[in-house]
Amino acid sequence: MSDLSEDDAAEAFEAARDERMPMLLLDRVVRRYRQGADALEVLSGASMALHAGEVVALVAPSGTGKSTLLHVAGLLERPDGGEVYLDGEPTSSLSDDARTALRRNEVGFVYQFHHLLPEFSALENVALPQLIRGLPAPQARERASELLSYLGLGHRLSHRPAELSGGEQQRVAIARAVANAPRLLFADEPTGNLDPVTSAHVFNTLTRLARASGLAAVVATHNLDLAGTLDRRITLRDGQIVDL
Ligand SMILES: Nc1ncnc2c1ncn2[C@@H]1O[C@H](COP(=O)(O)OP(=O)(O)OP(=O)(O)O)[C@@H](O)[C@H]1O
Repeated sequence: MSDLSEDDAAEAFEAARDERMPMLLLDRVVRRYRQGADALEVLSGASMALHAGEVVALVAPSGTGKSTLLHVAGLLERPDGGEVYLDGEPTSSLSDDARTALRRNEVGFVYQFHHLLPEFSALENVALPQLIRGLPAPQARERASELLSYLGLGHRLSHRPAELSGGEQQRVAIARAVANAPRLLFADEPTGNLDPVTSAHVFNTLTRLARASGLAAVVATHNLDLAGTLDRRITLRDGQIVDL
């Protein structure tokens, strides 16, 4: 007879189940945009699984739906069909408020343009999402300082966005995206505005941070060399996700 009690066995079963369960699962997701009488179907049954710790490149031609996919996966947009599961839980039936709370706590976004607040310093920009979440100011500032130092910006804490280079601005935006310790990170052409050398530096910084944090990330990029450094590459073909 086993020494395992029923409770232990149930716990072990749950742990094993969680280990296999993707953090994010897209199941036959459909997304259409309506334009007058016409409907443009951008995602037509897109499916993918993303596990904790995976950093995936999304490489696809312009206009094929990369941003749309990241917005649906990141709970910014609702799909018109299919389901987005987070930790095995369906998200489509959640209220807008519940989705916003989930997104604020679990998801970080980085865009091609940094979208930093111009009147705030680098430190304040990174502290802000934590303050909004209710963290006391000294702790928020301390984490912001640690993150920025980790990203090589310890000497730029009090600079405003206009006083930073393009690569520095993007690194601040990356720090801000992970300030609340999200479990999912979506980056939409995060190096699209940068020169090749800065681009590689920012991209590598982003992936190093993602790996160190153990979060799962999808990075949309047109740069095949940079995409080649990630764990996996996916693309969009006829509205579906396929491995590259
Ligand atoms: N809000 C919208 N209303 C109508 N059509 C839209 C909307 N958003 C996107 N589209 C269309 O959906 C298609 C996919 O757009 P999306 O921005 O997802 O592509 P993308 O692959 O990210 O492109 P890029 O690489 O140029 O940024 C495009 O044809 C676009 O014109």
